[in-house]
Amino acid sequence: MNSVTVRLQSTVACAWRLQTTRNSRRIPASPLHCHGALNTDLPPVKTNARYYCCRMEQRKGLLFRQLFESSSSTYTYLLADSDSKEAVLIDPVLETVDRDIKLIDELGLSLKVAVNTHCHADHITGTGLLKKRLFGLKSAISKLSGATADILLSEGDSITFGKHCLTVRETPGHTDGCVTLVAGDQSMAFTGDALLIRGCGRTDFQQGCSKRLYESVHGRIFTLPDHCLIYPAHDYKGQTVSTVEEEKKYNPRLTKTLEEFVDIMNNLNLPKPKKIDIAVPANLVCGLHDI
Ligand SMILES: N[C@@H](CCC(=O)N[C@@H](CSS)C(=O)NCC(=O)O)C(=O)O
Repeated sequence: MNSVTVRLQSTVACAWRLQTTRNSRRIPASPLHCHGALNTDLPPVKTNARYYCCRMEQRKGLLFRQLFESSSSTYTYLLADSDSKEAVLIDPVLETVDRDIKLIDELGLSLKVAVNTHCHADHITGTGLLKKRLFGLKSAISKLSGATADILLSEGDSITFGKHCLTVRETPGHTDGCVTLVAGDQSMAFTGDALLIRGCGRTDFQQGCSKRLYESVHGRIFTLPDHCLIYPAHDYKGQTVSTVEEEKKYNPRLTKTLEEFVDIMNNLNLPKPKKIDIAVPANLVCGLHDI
């Protein structure tokens, strides 16, 4: 099969993927592009449509920053389209709002959406304060979280920024409203507290359920491509990123059977997060409670 044939097949595959997402909600209204046009400057593509889209996306420019808040060991992720400058911030933390706004300003970005992967129990989200300081910013969280926000997300929704997008996969178990945000080309997944690197979110408070968490991770995250990068909401050991393949092989909890997993989760005996009693009520109202 020659390279032109492969490229045409890839383009058809991209067009098909666009059709399948046509009926799902896209937020905001800007169109989701899958870079269907052929670019004859590219070297021959030897892989499938998904790799083709990924390569095109990288070349078209996705700005990406992993940011850390040390008191809660939380990762905040900034993603932006380098051409349009539209940006999305995932899991901002109250304590690091100044840092995040400075970076957004320095990079000349326009922050469209601040999205929380769930109603966090260990820190107060920065979303509410960011909304007060950045005109036009919209907050987003899962509808199933029970929290208030401008955008209530459901399975299959897409958050678009320029030509890029994040698609919502509901991954309950740590809480009812946990979602994983998957990049349009499935090269990256922001798993919140559902899947941590060599770990997972605890299931002993809020609406925690270890069986649901196991099913979410196996059914909605481990079904992503092996090369998909895993970016969690926390890490307590200095790790920054993993892949689906690595977690399927080496995650000490999720490589076990469901029964073994439930037993592990029932015996974690972790102390309660120190801020849980202020963080949960605050995060149910976008972090604006009492500030
Ligand atoms: N010590 C921290 C809380 C640590 C903690 O419980 N982390 C959660 C995610 S934040 S609710 C978790 O699920 N951990 C899983 C694990 O195996 O560690 C604090 O006091 O805030």
